[in-house]
Amino acid sequence: MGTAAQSVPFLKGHGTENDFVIIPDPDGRLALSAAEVARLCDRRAGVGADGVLRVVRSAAHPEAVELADRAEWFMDYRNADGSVAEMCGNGLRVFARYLRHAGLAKEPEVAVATRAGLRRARFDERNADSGPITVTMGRARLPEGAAASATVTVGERSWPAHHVDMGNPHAVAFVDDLAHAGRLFDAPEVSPAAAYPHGANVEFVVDRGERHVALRVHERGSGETRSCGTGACAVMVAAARRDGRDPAVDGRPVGYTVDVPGGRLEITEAVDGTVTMTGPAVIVAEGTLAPALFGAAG
Ligand SMILES: N[C@@H](CCC[C@H](N)C(=O)O)C(=O)O
Repeated sequence: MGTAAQSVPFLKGHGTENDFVIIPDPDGRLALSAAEVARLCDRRAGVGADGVLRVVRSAAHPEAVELADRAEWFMDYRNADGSVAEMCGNGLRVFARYLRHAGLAKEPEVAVATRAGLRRARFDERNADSGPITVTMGRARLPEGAAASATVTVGERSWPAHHVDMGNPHAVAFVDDLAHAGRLFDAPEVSPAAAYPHGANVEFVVDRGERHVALRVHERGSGETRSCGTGACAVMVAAARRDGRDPAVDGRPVGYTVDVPGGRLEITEAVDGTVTMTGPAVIVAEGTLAPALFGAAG
């Protein structure tokens, strides 16, 4: 955004401990470089977060202008390393919480433009300001043929993985024990790499009970996080198919509870394939970013 940067207001929020720096930029004036995003997300030299949510009017952003008549706001999501991602499920709830907090979403439901298309967030009817938020996550896409499955490897262990696309790419591996994924400092190997030309978020999943699973995740561009909303939805759909449940075939919706290291998400797939996710979203701080965080690295 340039070396002559002024002080920039920000907020910090999280959804099941997947945390974000929120930057209100209604007129789309802050073109954040990858290096600037990475500096903001640095947990020692910056604010610290798994990603950045820039809040831009859809009409002011070239990637969202087509949705401007249906969603006033565009969620410009960036991973902690500065890379751009198509979608962020926990980020979507936190984005909606910010809109509410800032008085920009007064109705029970708000539409949000994302790179994966139009999404909706519905506030809790009894506690719109701090209760759980339900978001629509679109339909899961399960690629067929060679891209349908992959192998995930960590150290000496390998697992078959299911390819689920929630607007962004996921490799879902059912494992016997979440500890088998190790410390996850490095990205798990996913092969064949050609199945994921743009990289993958990798979920490790164990069963907890009837329609109840738990996961750990290594996110593309952010490393291991305490939660991933799109990942939890990918896991829900992969678990349902594994369990022989498909709402389009069965004629009834299916719901799973997905535990993540940072909390719990409730996820449903409707007969038309639309996935919805319910979970918390919290604003924890507001402040001003120092100009030193922007421009050439210091
Ligand atoms: N934490 C997010 C997913 C963020 C994007 C992901 N790292 C990617 O690169 O696709 C979520 O809650 O969905």
